[in-house]
Amino acid sequence: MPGDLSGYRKEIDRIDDEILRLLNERSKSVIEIGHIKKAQDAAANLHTPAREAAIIERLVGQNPGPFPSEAIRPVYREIMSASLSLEGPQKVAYLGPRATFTHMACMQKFGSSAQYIPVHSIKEVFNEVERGRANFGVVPIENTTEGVVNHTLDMFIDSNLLIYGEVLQEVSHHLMSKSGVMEEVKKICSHPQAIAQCRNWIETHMPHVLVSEVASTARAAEICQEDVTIAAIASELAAQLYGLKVMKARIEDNLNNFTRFLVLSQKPPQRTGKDKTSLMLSIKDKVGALYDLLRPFASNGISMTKIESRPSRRKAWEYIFFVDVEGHMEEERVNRAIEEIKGRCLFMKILGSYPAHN
Ligand SMILES: C=C(O[C@@H]1C=C(C(=O)O)C=C[C@H]1O)C(=O)O
Repeated sequence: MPGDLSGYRKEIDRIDDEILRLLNERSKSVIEIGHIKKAQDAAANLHTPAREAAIIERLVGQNPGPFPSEAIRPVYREIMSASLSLEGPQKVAYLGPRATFTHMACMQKFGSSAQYIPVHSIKEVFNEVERGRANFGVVPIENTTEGVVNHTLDMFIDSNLLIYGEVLQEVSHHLMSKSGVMEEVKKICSHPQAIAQCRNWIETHMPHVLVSEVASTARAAEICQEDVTIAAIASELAAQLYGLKVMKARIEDNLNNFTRFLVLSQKPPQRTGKDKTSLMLSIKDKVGALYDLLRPFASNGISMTKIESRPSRRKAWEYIFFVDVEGHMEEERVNRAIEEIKGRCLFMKILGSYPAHN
């Protein structure tokens, strides 16, 4: 009945007024905390992922419903992103272009109020953060199907930046167009990698449509804006940013495709109790040297979650190892293992202790 509707809408308006009042109240406290952080260290990172994760975890844990618990994270992600922007822009450099999975990983971590700086290469992301033009940088480090991003590993050899956090982003491709009408599509555009990842779907469902490679999935989305006969294979974010309609979601052949990204910063994050530590080290070329070198982790009860090797580029057959372990470098057992290992290798660099993705 219309009467009922207006009664509930009135109630919703009243609640929204209250939510808005509370959001402003909350913002005032965020501003105060920002002042305190800046008074302690003028160049402090205001963004504190550990605190943000704790807030979300606490709320999800006590949510009585019916508001869906999965929605708490994105809602709070935006509330915290917007509040933080009151303290000045949080500048985040990432491997562009816009609307790629790196951009999506950035949004997941920093929300839409951060100031994003898309750059053309992984090296430029490091540069922006090293020169202080960005507070944070976001780069891909490994993908479940493509493996490790060697270029990112190599950058750590000469850079003094620290790992501030990690983000896991699902790589999921969608078919989209301006009108959203499948029958109108005569051509599909995308980046060669995205096309390759959706090959089976295209051959099964649209075998007679022309497939054209372009420089990026974002470029494909841009082209679609002008022509309803062109569809793009791109991210959900691309559909949003370029005003396109998703005709078919998740058309990738392998549904378990994730990319892990690293957040870079000049400063370390706070310890959380659920952290991991990344190290880089090199050893003398000797049989059994790697085993001897890594033994202190096992003997101190620390589990190693990853090891990658790269040529050192300094001397033939000399390798650099990238190692991830569970725990924080300030923990006694981690510190002890690191000290023992330090004495056994040619060189070691701690790339950072940071909150493990949850
Ligand atoms: C307010 C703070 O600063 C930032 C804003 C937060 C928020 O809006 O709750 C949480 C963590 C920080 O990223 C804080 O550190 O508590």
